[in-house]
Amino acid sequence: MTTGLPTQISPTVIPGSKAGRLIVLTGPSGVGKGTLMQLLLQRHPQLYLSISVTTRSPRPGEIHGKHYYFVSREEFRQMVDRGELLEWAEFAGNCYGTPRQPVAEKIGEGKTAILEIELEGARQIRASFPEVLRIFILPPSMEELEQRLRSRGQDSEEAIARRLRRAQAEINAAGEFDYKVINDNREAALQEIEAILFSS
Ligand SMILES: Nc1nc2c(ncn2[C@@H]2O[C@H](COP(=O)(O)OP(=O)(O)O)[C@@H](O)[C@H]2O)c(=O)[nH]1
Ligand SMILES: Nc1ncnc2c1ncn2[C@@H]1O[C@H](COP(=O)(O)OP(=O)(O)O)[C@@H](O)[C@H]1O
Repeated sequence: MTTGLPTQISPTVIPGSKAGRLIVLTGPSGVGKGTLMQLLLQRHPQLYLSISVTTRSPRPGEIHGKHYYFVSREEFRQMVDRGELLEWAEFAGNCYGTPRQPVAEKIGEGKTAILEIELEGARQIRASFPEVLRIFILPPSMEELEQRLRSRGQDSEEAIARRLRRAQAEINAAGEFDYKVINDNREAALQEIEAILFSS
């Protein structure tokens, strides 16, 4: 597993107490991260959810520039080489990375920026930005996780298998995070996330 070189968020971007907050949300594929983030942003449009760059192909309904920036491996490599990514990692055969500039701008404006990223990226962010608040989303069970991945109906059997193989390692790392939220009931999980964001 190759991972990106962590790059500092420019210190000029985070001026003292006016700075915004950086939140990382991690959890195994299929646990419900995207679902919960969509609901959270509907309720709290002032939050900024980072749009990642990926070499993965778009799923049906996914829009370039909205869900992801879909790029070739060569374009992705060039972004890494130019230091344009705050973090990046390979996951299930594709590359994923966080564009640094938009996050730096939002935090510089005093806003809360949320990165929905996998475990290796979360570790890189923690190394370069110790103030980050990190939330891990857990499934009620591995059986439920597999059920959700299958019911989503957007991944090949091979992709599902790769994601499930990685899921246990990610779940084993949940203790590294500041908060753990079990996504059993969507509304309950959302209220836990809201409590973490708005009362911590
Ligand atoms: N490190 C890193 N991981 C990302 C980024 N964007 C998405 N991911 C993670 O990559 C994994 C795969 O994402 P995706 O292909 O959308 O599949 P899904 O999680 O099954 O919906 C998930 O764990 C995402 O959280 C990113 O910019 N950086
Ligand atoms: N609390 C929940 N209970 C049952 N199904 C859920 C729940 N949260 C999400 N799902 C479903 O699980 C599937 C995976 O959710 P998704 O948000 O795509 O996960 P992730 O972004 O973590 O990969 C989707 O079909 C979604 O509707």
